[in-house]
Amino acid sequence: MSSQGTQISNASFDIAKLIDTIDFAAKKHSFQKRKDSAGTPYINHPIGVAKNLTDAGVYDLVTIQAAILHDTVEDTKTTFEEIEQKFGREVKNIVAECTDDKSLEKEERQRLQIEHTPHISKQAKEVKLADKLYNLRDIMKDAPIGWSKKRVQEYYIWAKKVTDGARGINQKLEEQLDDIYANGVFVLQGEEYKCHP
Ligand SMILES: Nc1nc2c(ncn2[C@@H]2O[C@H](COP(=O)(O)OP(=O)(O)O)[C@@H](OP(=O)(O)OP(=O)(O)O)[C@H]2O)c(=O)[nH]1
Ligand SMILES: [Mn+2]
Repeated sequence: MSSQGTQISNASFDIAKLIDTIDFAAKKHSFQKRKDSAGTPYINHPIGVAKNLTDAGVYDLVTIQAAILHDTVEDTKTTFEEIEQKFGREVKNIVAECTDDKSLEKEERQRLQIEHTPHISKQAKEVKLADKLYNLRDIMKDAPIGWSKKRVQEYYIWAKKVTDGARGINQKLEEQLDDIYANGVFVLQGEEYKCHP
């Protein structure tokens, strides 16, 4: 086969893997919706997290696959074994680094994210930054139903503590997050508030 043929074949293989990953996540999240008033399909979130990464220059396939799968174990019946068997150990490890233990109390889960993030892999840090970026923007567009001003602002304060532990690996993601922490606003019942008081 010509060298061009080999390149096309490698690219085709990567595209097939990517589509397989999106298909898997879409099926796993198919009964879930986001917490916004529009009832957005949940899969919009993992796809958007992956897009935050490619927009920031991250094209590593394993990282993109992990971004697409990052909430499957935490929020659906998917197991780490299933992910490892289908997508390999590298993808599974990144997903595991981004998965909260939902059997713990929320405050403990939040504390552990702050504590663990500085020690996770570079790829997991990238997914974490892209995940928080997506969620922070989502709240600015349309906060989850029932969230008060205090709850939104506490989320931003906590998110900053988590993302501060993942600095130094992707300037573009950091800049977008810092802009939100400095200037972001959200609207609640017609009133505009600063995200990060
Ligand atoms: N902003 C926003 N978030 C929504 C929405 N629908 C679902 N979520 C998910 O809810 C989580 C944030 O809500 P919380 O109340 O703080 O967390 P919890 O569901 O884990 O208890 C995020 O989980 P996560 O992605 O695992 O991230 P993390 O916040 O745990 O890091 C986010 O993806 C929505 O409409 N807007
Ligand atoms: Mn997420």
